[in-house]
Amino acid sequence: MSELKAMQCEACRADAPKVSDAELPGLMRQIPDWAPIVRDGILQLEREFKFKNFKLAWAFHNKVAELAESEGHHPALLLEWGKLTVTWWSHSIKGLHKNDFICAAKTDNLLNA
Ligand SMILES: C[C@H](O)[C@H](O)[C@H]1CNC2=NC(N)=NC(=O)C2=N1
Repeated sequence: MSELKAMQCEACRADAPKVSDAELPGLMRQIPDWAPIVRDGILQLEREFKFKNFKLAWAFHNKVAELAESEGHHPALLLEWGKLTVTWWSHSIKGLHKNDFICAAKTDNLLNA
């Protein structure tokens, strides 16, 4: 499988396929710092990023927001002092699509940008 971070999100329609139980472990191995969580009955990917202060967390928040706009896929972002919590899922299918794994991998990559 090609690297998630090198892939591009595709338009995610209501009839797009959710990631299957069989695909999940292989995809999770590529984003080991992310946790699969269930919130409001919806499977999501979540990671907390820690920073030394608010301004650094805020700057990373803005980078993730730029990524979201360029991919046309949007996360929940919780900005706090020294911390940004990023949560990816696909609203249209109320679950996880390949797009969410691509965006999680690209979010990780922003740390080195
Ligand atoms: C029309 C537009 O492409 C859609 O509403 C996109 C926008 N961003 C999105 N982001 C996420 N996370 N899930 C979606 O289903 C979604 N849909």
